Amino acid sequence: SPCLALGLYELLVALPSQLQPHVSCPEDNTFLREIFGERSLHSLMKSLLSVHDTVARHSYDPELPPLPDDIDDDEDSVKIIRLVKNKEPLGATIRYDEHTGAILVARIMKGGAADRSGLIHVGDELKEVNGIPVDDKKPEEIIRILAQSQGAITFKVVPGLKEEAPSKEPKVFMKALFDYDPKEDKAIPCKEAGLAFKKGSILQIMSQDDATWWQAKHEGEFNPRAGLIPSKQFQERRFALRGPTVTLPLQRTFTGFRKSFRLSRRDKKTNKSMYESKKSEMYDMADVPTYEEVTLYRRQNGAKNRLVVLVGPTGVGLNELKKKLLISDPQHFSVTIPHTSRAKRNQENDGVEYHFISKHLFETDIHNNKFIEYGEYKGNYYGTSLDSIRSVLSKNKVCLLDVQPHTIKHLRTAEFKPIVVFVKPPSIERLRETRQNAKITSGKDDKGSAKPFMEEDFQEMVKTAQMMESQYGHLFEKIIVNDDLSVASSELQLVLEKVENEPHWVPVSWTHS
Ligand SMILES: Nc1ncnc2c1ncn2[C@@H]1O[C@H](COP(=O)(O)OP(=O)(O)OP(=O)(O)O)[C@@H](O)[C@H]1O
Repeated sequence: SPCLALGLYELLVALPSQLQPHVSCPEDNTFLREIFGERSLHSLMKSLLSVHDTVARHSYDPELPPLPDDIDDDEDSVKIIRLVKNKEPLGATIRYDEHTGAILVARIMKGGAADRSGLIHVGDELKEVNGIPVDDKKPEEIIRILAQSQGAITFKVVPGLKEEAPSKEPKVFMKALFDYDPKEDKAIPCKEAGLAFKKGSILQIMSQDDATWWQAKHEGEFNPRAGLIPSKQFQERRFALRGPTVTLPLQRTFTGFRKSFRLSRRDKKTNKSMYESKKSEMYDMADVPTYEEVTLYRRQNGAKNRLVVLVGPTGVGLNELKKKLLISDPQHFSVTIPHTSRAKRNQENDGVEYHFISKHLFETDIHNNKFIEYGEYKGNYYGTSLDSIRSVLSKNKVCLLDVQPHTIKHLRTAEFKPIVVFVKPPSIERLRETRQNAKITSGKDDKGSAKPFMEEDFQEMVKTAQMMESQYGHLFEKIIVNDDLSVASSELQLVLEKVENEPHWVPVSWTHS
């Protein structure tokens, strides 16, 4: 306390006279006298103690000047604010309001001096700066006054009506589509200010004022200070410079239709895929995975179900998982009925196993983009139409669809709002153990070609899964490892229940129709 400090000082001053003559050695006595009598020690002590007092009295806080006595009644909402400005800019912008002629605070930079003070808000009307009225000044002149001021600046403001103005700014959330570690980033101006995140993280974007470095924080995390992240444009540019990381041979391993087409995938002799997707599987460089603006979406009762898209390497067990769901609740889950141009067999019914259509009509439908996927096998077309998905959804059922991963982007529309689940194989060791009785099964159209998995099938499955994940991983909402089938199946069921009942982050474009 100040009193204590004063007391200490007095004690020090009095010390030399207190030294007792009976101190045995006279030299020591003289020495101590000199030390305590030293003027510089006194002044040092005095200033030290005065600093102590200042701190104790909190007198380093900005002090409000006394309010003028001549305030009108209608001026009682005026606020006098004193900020101490050093070299750092104030972190606020002003604008001239054309209607009222007022000078208003237009923007407060996140974490800047004005923001940290908590005293100035967007929408406040600026009346005076350092006692100079601003009503007759242009914003440029005011900025000049501010730039020239150092130390304490006094503002007279009329607080804006909407005190909560900043929170009224639309909140922007982005889903990160890549992993980011500022420590590894050579370009970031300050690594300590960076914000690390993982693919799939939801980030609240606090500022996009800078074209290169945005300010963001993790959604739902209480942390008032935003961190720097690369802006979308900057990340896209960097990604483009890095060049395509995707190797084309990978595409071959993706080919072949899944059994939703009731086709086998491999030629027994050559072990090559027998069908090539007709849609381009080229990696689309426009889809650089950076950020995607998202918003919380909760399916309303009675609204259409979201499309469930399953992807995974062939043989991983998509069919098996679909079957389990269909059996568990046939009223709730359903699958699409594919189209084919092949002739109907006796025991088949149109619209049950397939929609049977002519080759000509099939080609017309291809031309009109009616198929989300299609292919040719032994001179016949097979395909899944968009309408077959719509038909399931219109019955208020959950549509389970397995597609090749390059198809996902065509399904990501407000209409389907797909939830994309990647089914991943377990380790090779676990594949060997769990798939001992499994067969690379084939459909009715390719009679009796089921064969046990070979070591190379496992290897290819694992390799393909890795490539799918690295190329399309940013589109997967959920990854399920199909080790034990019933575990994987209940996990999938749980995910789908959550999608139906809980809010999820979806692209903003899906929510405004
Ligand atoms: N978790 C599992 N444990 C053991 N066997 C499994 C498991 N999952 C699937 N299988 C078996 O593996 C084989 C292939 O499964 P399934 O036909 O479901 O794969 P798929 O992903 O649909 O393949 P396709 O590419 O043919 O569509 C089947 O014999 C199936 O019973």
